[in-house]
Amino acid sequence: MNVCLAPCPIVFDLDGTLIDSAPDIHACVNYVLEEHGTPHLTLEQVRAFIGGGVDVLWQKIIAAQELQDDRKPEYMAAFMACYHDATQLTALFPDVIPTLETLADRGHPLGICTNKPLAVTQAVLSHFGIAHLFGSVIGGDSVPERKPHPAPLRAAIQALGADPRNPKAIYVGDSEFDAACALAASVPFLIYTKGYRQTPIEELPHLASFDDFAALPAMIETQALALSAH
Ligand SMILES: O=C(O)COP(=O)(O)O
Ligand SMILES: [Mg+2]
Repeated sequence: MNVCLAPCPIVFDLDGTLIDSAPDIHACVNYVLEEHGTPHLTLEQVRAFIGGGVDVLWQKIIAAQELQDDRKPEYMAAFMACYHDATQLTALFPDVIPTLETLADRGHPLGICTNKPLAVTQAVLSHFGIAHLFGSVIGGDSVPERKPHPAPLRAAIQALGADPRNPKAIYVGDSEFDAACALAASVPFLIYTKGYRQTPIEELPHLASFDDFAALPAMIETQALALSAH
């Protein structure tokens, strides 16, 4: 039987991994563009810009729409006024809640490491009633660095009571930012294939991939067993 011998800290990315938040981000982006008399972006365009946090999102929008770079703080402030509690169009990916509950019941400490601002992250976790499942939540403004820098992931692991330099933790994410962050932090990385990744999966460093959250607990136990054997 696949039983994890020791509790293994498991840290999750948020946008494109646990939640499909692109429709809310898209709506807030277009609200700001409309206010500034600029053409809208499609959902697909905005989805492709998610992963690096709000600052990177607006860098990409400004480049795509040929907007004035020096107005970025203004765009971002207007965006945050819409985005700070945006949950209406956001959905959990299928089977996320039972999977998180299974992992928590098995004793794995769970954390979040996202580039989404912390206040928005907390609003989303409360909205879906899953905040209590996470022992650590690191947002895009919780530490000075953002993914792909390893510092936020290390902070999330450390806040779960584990040694941040101990690779006996697992990171679960969806994007180029997550894969590079996990690699830099020397943390094994599992990638969800239905998120916002733009790069072919075989080009991203990862231990294993999954397209169904129902399959994740068994995959985690296998990886956690392998980790605890080292
Ligand atoms: O807000 C973003 O751009 C990315 O958020 P994520 O790190 O949860 O994918
Ligand atoms: Mg993501």
